[in-house]
Amino acid sequence: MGKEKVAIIGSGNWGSAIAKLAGNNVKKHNDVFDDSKVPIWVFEEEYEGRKLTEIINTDHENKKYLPDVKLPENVVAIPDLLETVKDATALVFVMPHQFLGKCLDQLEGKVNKDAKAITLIKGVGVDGADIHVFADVIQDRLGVSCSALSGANIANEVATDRFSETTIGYRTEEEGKMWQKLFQTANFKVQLIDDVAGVSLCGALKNIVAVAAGFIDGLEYGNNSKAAIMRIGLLEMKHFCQEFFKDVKEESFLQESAGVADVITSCLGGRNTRVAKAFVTGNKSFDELEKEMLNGQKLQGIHTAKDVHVFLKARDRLGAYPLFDKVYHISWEGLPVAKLTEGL
Ligand SMILES: NC(=O)c1ccc[n+]([C@@H]2O[C@H](COP(=O)([O-])OP(=O)(O)OC[C@H]3O[C@@H](n4cnc5c(N)ncnc54)[C@H](O)[C@@H]3O)[C@@H](O)[C@H]2O)c1
Ligand SMILES: O=P(O)(O)OC[C@H](O)CO
Repeated sequence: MGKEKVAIIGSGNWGSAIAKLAGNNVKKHNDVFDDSKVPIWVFEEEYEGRKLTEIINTDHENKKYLPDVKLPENVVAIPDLLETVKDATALVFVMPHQFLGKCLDQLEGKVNKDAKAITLIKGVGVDGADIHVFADVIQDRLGVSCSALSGANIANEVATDRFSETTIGYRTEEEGKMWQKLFQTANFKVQLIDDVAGVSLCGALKNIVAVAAGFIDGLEYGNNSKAAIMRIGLLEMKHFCQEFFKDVKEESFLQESAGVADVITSCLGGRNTRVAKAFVTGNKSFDELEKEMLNGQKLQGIHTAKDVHVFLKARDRLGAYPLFDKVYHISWEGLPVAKLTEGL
């Protein structure tokens, strides 16, 4: 069997951080991976008067989305999606979930049939009473086996080599080990578990909890309240998974980075929490705050709250998830934020 050719699809804050790890690891494991080039798809835009692809390929830094972090020189930015995945056998999906659908429209029927994929995207696909994790969506649309990676992973901390852990929910153990080689470093520990759905759902649902934690910060309710929100949020996450995805493993919530640890890190310092706090204190819409505070990076939590609301409403189960429901109503329907804890 030939060496795996990696392609990274997405080049935001997390996409760029993961490109750094992958670019270095293909050299370290060049018995497994082709180390000559790691193509990364860049949604082309101008930044400080230059094309972002040109900046990345010349300065070896994504100055817009991950400034001050050098990328290995084998990470090559490409503006054309199909050119990025040409010949690739190991596809890494890492873009804000809002853009996955359009990307799959372009890729359908165009990727190597022997390829494997992994998604690092945090979100869920909802269509009325149907819900799907993105690993299944990618697998079904592209006809390739797709695993999922998620964990307590603030991108800037991982990119600057501060000790972190993550979880891969694998499709097959062999694939899990291959992905582990691509991402693990001395300071980025990758655990493996046979639970694609559990890992994916933890990553998606914790973003709703992180928005609630930001509301608590904005209200200045203090640490007891925030801890309570994390606890209630984790229980709603677990309850949701066990109600709608029968095979998820309890370890994914309680023992893996993807579960409890990601709830903690996101609620302490993630973008969703920071922007939700500003929503309470700043009297501005989430759209305005995203633009002002995140320099092109994208919020996921309020959109996942809406997706989950649509799904739970269609299933007539809103009452069983009061925290998720409150986050939706505060974010999208003008419910006063002080109502967050009422009835929890
Ligand atoms: N940033 C983190 O700390 C972090 C950590 C773990 C997981 N994640 C997850 O990884 C995923 C990707 O997050 P990120 O931080 O890399 O992205 P990001 O929030 O930095 O988003 C910006 C990216 O979106 C792209 N983009 C903007 N408009 C677009 C369009 N119309 N079509 C396609 N792409 C467009 C930009 O080019 C840029 O690459 C998300 O699901 C996120 O929840 C993020
Ligand atoms: O900054 P957030 O809120 O998008 O969270 C980032 C990561 O998902 C934390 O693990």
